[in-house]
Amino acid sequence: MTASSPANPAISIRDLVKRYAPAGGGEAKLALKGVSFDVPQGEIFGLLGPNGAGKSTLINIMAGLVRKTSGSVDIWGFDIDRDQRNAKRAIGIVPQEIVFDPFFTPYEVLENQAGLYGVVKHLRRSEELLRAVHLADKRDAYARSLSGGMKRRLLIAKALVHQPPVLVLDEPTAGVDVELRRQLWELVTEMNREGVTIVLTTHYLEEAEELCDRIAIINHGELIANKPTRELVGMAREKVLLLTLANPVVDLPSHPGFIRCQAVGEHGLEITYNKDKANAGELLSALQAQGFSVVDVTTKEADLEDVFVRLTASVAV
Ligand SMILES: Nc1ncnc2c1ncn2[C@@H]1O[C@H](COP(=O)(O)OP(=O)(O)OP(=O)(O)O)[C@@H](O)[C@H]1O
Repeated sequence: MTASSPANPAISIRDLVKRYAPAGGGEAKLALKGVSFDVPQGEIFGLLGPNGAGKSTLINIMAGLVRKTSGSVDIWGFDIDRDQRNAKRAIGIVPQEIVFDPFFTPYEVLENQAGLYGVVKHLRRSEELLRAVHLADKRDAYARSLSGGMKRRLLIAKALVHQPPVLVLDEPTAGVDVELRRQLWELVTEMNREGVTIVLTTHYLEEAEELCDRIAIINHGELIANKPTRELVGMAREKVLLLTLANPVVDLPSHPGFIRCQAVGEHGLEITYNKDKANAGELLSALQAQGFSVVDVTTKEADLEDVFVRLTASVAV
C-alpha cells in the first residue's frame, strides 16, 4: 500500500453521480447528484444523512458493489476504475447486516477471508485480530453461538484481515444496546489510534458527535455540510435557560434576546435565546427587573441534532 503520501487524503471523491436505472418503467432515481469531498488520513469521518439520502450508495460505490454513473473515487490514491485491485485492497468494509456461515469458527472466518484476499499464510494475523476485537477466547466457537455484539466485532476483524489503511463501517451500532455501543466506540477508537482511517455512517447524532473528527451531511443526494465536528456543533447558535421560579408562572417575561419562552409546569420557564445576541446574566437581570424571582437555573447548549435538523430541513426536495 504505497500510493498515498501522508499529505494526500485517504479518500477523495469528485463530482460523484449515481443514477439508478428505472425499475419496471418508472423514473430513474438520482441517488447522488455530484458529490465531492475528501476524507483526511488518520481521521474518524462521519457520514450522516436521513434515510434514503444516499449514504449506502456512496459506500457501495467505494466498496465496488455499485457502479457509479460518473465522477471519480480515489481510495488511498488508487482510482477505483483504473486501479481497482489496489483500491479494493486499501479499504475494509464492515457491512450493516451480519452475514456469516454459522458453521465456521471466528478463526476460520478470518482465515477464509485472508484466503480470499490472497494473504499468504505467514502474513496472516487471525490470532492478533481476534485479540484486538476481544474475541480470542471465542477462537474455536461456532459463529452461530456468538452474541450479537461478538458477531459485530468479528465483522470488524474480518474487514481488517488484509490490513487496509481505510475502514468503512456502515451503521456499526444500528439497533445495539447502549453498553454494546460503548464497546464498539472503544474498538473503533482503538483501531483509529493504531493508524486506521475510519469512515462511518450513523443515524445516531450523539455517536457522530462523540466519535468523529469531521462530519459530512448528505441529504437528497447532495453534500450539505462537511466540517470538523466542533465547528459543525458550533453552528448551533441557540442556547436554552431552564429556570425554576419561586412563584407560579402567571405571565411570561419578555426580552428582545428571546427566541422562545414557555412555561414548563407550574414553576418552570424554558427560555431559548441566541447566544450571539444575549447572555444568561443579562437575561436573568431582566427577569428580576420584571419581578420574577428565580430559585434555580440550568443551561443547555444546542447540539449536533439542532444543526442537523436545521440543515436537512432547509434544503429543497
Ligand atoms: N438499487 C436501487 N434501485 C433504485 N433506487 C435505489 C436503489 N438503491 C437505492 N435507491 C434509491 O436511492 C436513494 C438513496 O438510497 P441509499 O440506500 O443510498 O440511502 P441511505 O442514505 O443509505 O439510506 P438508509 O439510511 O435508509 O440506508 C433512495 O431514494 C433509494 O430509494
